[in-house]
Amino acid sequence: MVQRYVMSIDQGTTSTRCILFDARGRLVSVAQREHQQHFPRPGWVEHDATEIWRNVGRIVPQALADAGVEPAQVVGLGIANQRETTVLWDRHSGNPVGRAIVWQDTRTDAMLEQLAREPGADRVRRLCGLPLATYFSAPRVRWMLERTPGLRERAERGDVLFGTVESWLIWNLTGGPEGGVHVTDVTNASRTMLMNLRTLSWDDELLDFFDVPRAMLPEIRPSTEVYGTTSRVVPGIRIAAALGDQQAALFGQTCFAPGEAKCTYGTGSFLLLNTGPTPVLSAHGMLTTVGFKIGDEPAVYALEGSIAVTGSLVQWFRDGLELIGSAPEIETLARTVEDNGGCYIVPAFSGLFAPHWHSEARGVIAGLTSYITKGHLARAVLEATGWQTREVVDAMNADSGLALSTLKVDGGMTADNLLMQFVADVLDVPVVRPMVAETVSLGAAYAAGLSVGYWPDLEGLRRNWHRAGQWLPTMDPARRDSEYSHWRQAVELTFGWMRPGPAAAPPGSDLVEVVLADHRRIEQLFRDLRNDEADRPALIAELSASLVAHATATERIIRPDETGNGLAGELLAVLDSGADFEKALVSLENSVDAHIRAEERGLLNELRRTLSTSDRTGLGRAFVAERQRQLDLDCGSAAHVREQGARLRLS
Ligand SMILES: Nc1ncnc2c1ncn2[C@@H]1O[C@H](COP(=O)(O)OP(=O)(O)O)[C@@H](O)[C@H]1O
Ligand SMILES: O=P(O)(O)OC[C@H](O)CO
Repeated sequence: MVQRYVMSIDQGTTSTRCILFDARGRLVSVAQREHQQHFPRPGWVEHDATEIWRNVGRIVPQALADAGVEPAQVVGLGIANQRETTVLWDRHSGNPVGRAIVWQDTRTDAMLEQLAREPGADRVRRLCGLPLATYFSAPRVRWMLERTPGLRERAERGDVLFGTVESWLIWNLTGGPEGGVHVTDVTNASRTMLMNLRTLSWDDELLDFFDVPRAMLPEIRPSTEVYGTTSRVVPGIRIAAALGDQQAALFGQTCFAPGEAKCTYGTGSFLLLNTGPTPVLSAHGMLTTVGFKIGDEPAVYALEGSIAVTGSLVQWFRDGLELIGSAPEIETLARTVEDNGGCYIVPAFSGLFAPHWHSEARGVIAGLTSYITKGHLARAVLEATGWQTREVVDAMNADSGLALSTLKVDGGMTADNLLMQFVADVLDVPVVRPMVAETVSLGAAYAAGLSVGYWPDLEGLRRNWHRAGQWLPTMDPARRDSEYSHWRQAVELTFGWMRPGPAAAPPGSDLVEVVLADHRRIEQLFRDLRNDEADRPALIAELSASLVAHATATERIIRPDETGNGLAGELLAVLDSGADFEKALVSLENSVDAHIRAEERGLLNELRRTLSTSDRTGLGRAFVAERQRQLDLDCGSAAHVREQGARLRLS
């Protein structure tokens, strides 16, 4: 009998892989090619979409030839791809418009700051599940349309097309200018900021907000479906699935049920938790995203903690600092010392992603003394990945109300035993790795195989999952806590670097002045609310957001152990605004007033006395950044206040 295989293409940030799998999910052949990373300016990261397409043209025939497999033996192709990376191309020539702008690129930072102040900004996250951040595609499309003369008109006519990389590849594989199919799958579409998470279609309000013409967008389709048949590279293969690479890894790790999670350690690292058929909005900096959608079945959603820089920090250590010759050498070098020697590296190269979402942050090496050697730096590089995972897991646990009990891992960095042990240690849970480390490719193959009936159901796929490695926590809890608190201190140093004190910090970044300005604004809001002609709902929304953002920033930046008066109950009574609204408002105002007076007499005088000017400036920036982060998270909504409950304190 003729053997049949499934093919996957994993188009990643650094390379593209084509893998053939057999019916038991075993790897039959692999072909891979790296593509060039372009860094034309600080914070800018670009790829040449034509180079990526050319690489696909080489690795697909090579994977077939290496395995001695004919195209007719391939039942289907599944594509997984780096997400959010934005390609614009001419429908008639097939040529890309400039280079693709990569997910790590921060050039849209200033534009986003501007957009955050525009009407409708507060609705974006509820519609698409994502915060306004440089990470996603829509701001990049707008950036390109604004900066290339005549491009908007061509896009409006449908002469210029937009796609993330899977769209670009599917369009090319199915004929390009000669009848190429212009589609995307729901998981990739959920990373653009243009798709409504609930309807799974392009959303007019979001298109308006980002000023992106509908004519340039691909059609949104399920993750498993035959989109078309290849007519180029190797003709005659059905393209049967597409998924963003992190969703593909979720699928490859067989996290099919709610509550199942995985973390993929590559260029960046991405923790995804399956939350089932309803989107869950995060109150702790996680993204809400589509996990997968099998044919006509309802979509399965996920919460995601995205970390921008993990493996790429190792690459920087290798290529930028030239302290090692290859990535695995980082482990050898790190083992030359006992510990980090007091040194921490926070790699905010693209700002900080989850759970912080500080686009303006930039990296730091903290705790340097003359004792530090390159061995300590190597440890700090690996530990940065561990601590960033810990921050994301803490946030995920807080969102889901459950404590993660094991972490399934995959990706290139899981080859590093020292790192995997450190991750188990700082999370205090076992870390397990499956037999097939190429989980992204496997997930894409699983989806394609399901789509064409090569595999009958999810249960069969589950049986293919076998554990190959496990790391159990051994770290002393007291050490874990003290190291974590040093890490968090180092993280705070990165905040506000590119934007010292956003506009909301008059008259400077001094912590005391920032807090006082907040108090005056809050008092003014109460006064405005007494005016009969005021726009009450808008003022209440601003008051609630200001109070919660201020209270949370106070707790996180100034007084972590504070036990003060609960704010949530009184605030909720105002937000619910029933018949007793006036009474509730007076009661809230009295409490807030008492807090303000006490704080200005006590805490603020103490801060003036005890902190140096530079400490006050540093903390002031951190306070403003944390407050902004809370505002971006829609912290004043009744749902958030209810969820925070007793944790929300005023003094
Ligand atoms: N032994 C190792 N220790 C630490 N990092 C490693 C090791 N091997 C590879 N890496 C890192 O893992 C990344 C590659 O993983 P991979 O899963 O192929 O990434 P991607 O899919 O994002 O291209 C690189 O950034 C590399 O620096
Ligand atoms: O290509 P990777 O593995 O670095 O993954 C990139 C992510 O999809 C970015 O969101």
